[in-house]
Amino acid sequence: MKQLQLLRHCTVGGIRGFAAQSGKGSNVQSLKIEGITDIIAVASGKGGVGKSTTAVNLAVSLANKCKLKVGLLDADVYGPSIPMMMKLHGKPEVSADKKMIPIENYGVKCMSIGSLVAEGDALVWRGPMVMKALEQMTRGVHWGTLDILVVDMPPGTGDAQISISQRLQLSGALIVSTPQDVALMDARRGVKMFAQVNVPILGILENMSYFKCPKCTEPYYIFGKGGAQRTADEMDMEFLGEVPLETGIRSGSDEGVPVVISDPDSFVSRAYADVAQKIVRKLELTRRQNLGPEINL
Ligand SMILES: Nc1ncnc2c1ncn2[C@@H]1O[C@H](COP(=O)(O)OP(=O)(O)OP(=O)(O)O)[C@@H](O)[C@H]1O
Repeated sequence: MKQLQLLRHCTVGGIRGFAAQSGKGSNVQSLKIEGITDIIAVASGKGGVGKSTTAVNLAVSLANKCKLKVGLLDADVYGPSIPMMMKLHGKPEVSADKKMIPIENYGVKCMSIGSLVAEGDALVWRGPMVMKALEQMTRGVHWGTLDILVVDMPPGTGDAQISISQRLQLSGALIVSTPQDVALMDARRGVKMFAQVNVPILGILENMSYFKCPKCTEPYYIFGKGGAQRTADEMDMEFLGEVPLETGIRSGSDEGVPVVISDPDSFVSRAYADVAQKIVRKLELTRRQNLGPEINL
């Protein structure tokens, strides 16, 4: 039944039953979460390129279009914005066994690392604090059974990002960039960082690729458009598509109603659904490659 649903909505086969392979051989302590098939990172080299916006719209698309069980973990220690973007109110409840219960909205179970900090307090994370918080966000949460946990990473390529990638045993990472050279340069750094910790790149998405005002017939092309496609070609990664700069995306984020919910049949919502579909397909392929050739007995 599950497979049929996936075939219908995402045109790929079932994705259950395989272990994530990244981080294999490393001696870093894993925070693998029982019951979660794949953990994927949404990352960017540069801040402000639309990483959290992508994580939200991707997670909601995976849940609603692909009919998967999806979780969203806000690990952006520098600026957790998932609670606002997903309209999550209050703190997560704590169960009798002292584990936190994710807050669910739009069919996605959400947890934000920001909920560990009192509202209004400065977000000052030092050394092992990030890892302690990550442990609470993984082992200390009743995630239940999930097909995919989408992780909104902190922007950049420092120690925190490397440790999070290793500890979570990611199945793959999606890189978000705007078309500008400065953003793409940092996106390349991101790709290299994930290669260092043996995390497969699922592809790169060009966000704010061009501008199309609601009343214009022709889009306004932003200087450098297509840069992510060229970067993908040069670095031998999949180009996942382009999402234009649209006021509906920004207002949806601010109001806590992702555009894939408020306007599910719009051009941008279809673009996010397409990315979700590509991600599911890529995870399936990665898994098959990791399994090696089939043995017929
Ligand atoms: N395609 C888009 N069209 C219009 N606005 C967008 C688009 N993508 C993102 N934005 C807006 O840009 C701002 C930054 O986006 P977002 O918070 O997702 O970036 P980010 O990369 O996660 O930032 P950081 O990690 O540095 O906090 C937000 O106000 C968001 O609504």
